[in-house]
Amino acid sequence: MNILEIDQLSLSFGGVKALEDVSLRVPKDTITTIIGPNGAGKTSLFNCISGFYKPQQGRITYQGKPLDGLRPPKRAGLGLARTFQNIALFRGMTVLDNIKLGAHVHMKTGLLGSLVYFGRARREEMAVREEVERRIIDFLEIDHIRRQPVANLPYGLQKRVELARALAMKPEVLMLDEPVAGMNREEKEDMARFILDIREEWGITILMVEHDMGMVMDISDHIAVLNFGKVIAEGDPGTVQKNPDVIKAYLGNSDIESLRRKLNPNREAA
Ligand SMILES: Nc1ncnc2c1ncn2[C@@H]1O[C@H](COP(=O)(O)OP(=O)(O)OP(=O)(O)O)[C@@H](O)[C@H]1O
Repeated sequence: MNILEIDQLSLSFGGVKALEDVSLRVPKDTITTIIGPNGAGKTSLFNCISGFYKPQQGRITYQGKPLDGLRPPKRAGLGLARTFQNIALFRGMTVLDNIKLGAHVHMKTGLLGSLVYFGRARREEMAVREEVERRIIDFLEIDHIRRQPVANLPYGLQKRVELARALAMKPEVLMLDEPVAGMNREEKEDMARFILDIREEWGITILMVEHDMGMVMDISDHIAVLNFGKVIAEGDPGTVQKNPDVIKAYLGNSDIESLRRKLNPNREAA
């Protein structure tokens, strides 16, 4: 079953076609990754799915229902959580407070809501939230830094806090925009393990944009390749890395040997 379906999506900025007739399936319980050279349209596609960009054409269906017209917070509330290419945390706030903000998408808001929603039900909800936050903090091994301001943390830990906040949104689909960009090898390995565990232990479908081919080929079940706003290949890692169109798309900014290594991490290890 596909938890997310994108059909014939097109998005232009003036004369620039960021996405052209893009169709993509995200099967439930998979790690699906979108790859492609710089400027291929990956972030634009993410922005259309999370509702920040409005495509001129096409349809996005989530759990069998169209997302048309829904604003980003509404989509997040339905279970589409997201992290960003550049860390988007409140740097002056503590780790715990940043994580608590993630749960906010599910809070009842507004005066009327607050008036009718109090007492036992609210206390019960708070207890559930605290339990979820505790579980996330334990899982991501960030208990020791939970009272620290985010700004003081090394980059790899900040990325982990961003992941924690997205998990606090209780997502069905977790969208990760370049989760290991700028990380050292150890941080990347930790993040790859967390992503695999989120799929396995938490039953959350992962949709990821990532440039690190080693990690992409290692952990993805399904890969879609974008180039100049179009999907040029789709399939499992083995199929995609042999596809001549994919090799050609990456040739623009690589020599053939480093390209082969990029697309085939096992060969690099050998
Ligand atoms: N807000 C915007 N206004 C104008 N043009 C945009 C905007 N967002 C994206 N574009 C253009 O759309 C195209 C696709 O950009 P996008 O950022 O989606 O690519 P990408 O694959 O995510 O690239 P990268 O790997 O470098 O992050 C590019 O030509 C980009 O300049």
